[in-house]
Amino acid sequence: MKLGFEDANLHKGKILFSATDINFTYDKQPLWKKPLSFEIISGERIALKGSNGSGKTSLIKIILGKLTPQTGSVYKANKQAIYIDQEYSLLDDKLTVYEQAQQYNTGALQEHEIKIRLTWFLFDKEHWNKPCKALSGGERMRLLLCCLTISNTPPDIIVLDEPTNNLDIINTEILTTAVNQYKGTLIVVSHDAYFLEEIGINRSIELLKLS
Ligand SMILES: Nc1ncnc2c1ncn2[C@@H]1O[C@H](COP(=O)(O)OP(=O)(O)OP(=O)(O)O)[C@@H](O)[C@H]1O
Repeated sequence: MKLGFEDANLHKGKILFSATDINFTYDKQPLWKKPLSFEIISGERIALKGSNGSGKTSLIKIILGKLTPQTGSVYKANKQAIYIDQEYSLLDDKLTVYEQAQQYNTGALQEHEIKIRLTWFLFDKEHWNKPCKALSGGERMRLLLCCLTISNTPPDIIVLDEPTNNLDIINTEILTTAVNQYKGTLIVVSHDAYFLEEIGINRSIELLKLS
């Protein structure tokens, strides 16, 4: 299957994010045993690892600029990042499948070209008028990936949070193929070791909670 991420604007080797001795505090209790220091370089494929409650989601929010650590310092390049949770909640449930795809049509593709892309992601014409809220977990994943490939400005960073949790084998394979065609920076939280291997993760950031 051709999934076709545009990648013309994606650069390799630039510092997208750096953290120096950061820790995050909820209710006066720091999250991590040791302050974290790391860099994210464009083009890297990174796994965030740690037990439940070790602060993976909190660290993602720090990387996305939605939380500021109370200690240490961060640098964040002005790049577009998208966060894909396991419910694929970036989709707008009020829209139909076709309308949702059109929302990402930043390169003025014609209607038939959008429909061809939808077909690549296994949405034939019976699906085009279906509301997003009626889609299954696997269909939601496919539609969101389709939307990202329709956009002519793919994000510099994609953050995937437990992406395979609600997917069957076929949909996991489609996700794997799409992720492997994406040349930008990837940050993944997943307990699925096989998926992490298949998408070529080359580095892990391990989180160790204080208590
Ligand atoms: N808004 C909040 N207020 C207080 N404590 C919070 C808040 N958000 C998260 N926490 C706590 O901070 C810790 C880390 O939470 P976080 O969701 O970042 O971890 P996680 O590694 O993503 O967890 P999981 O693997 O279970 O999804 C947890 O103990 C959680 O209860």
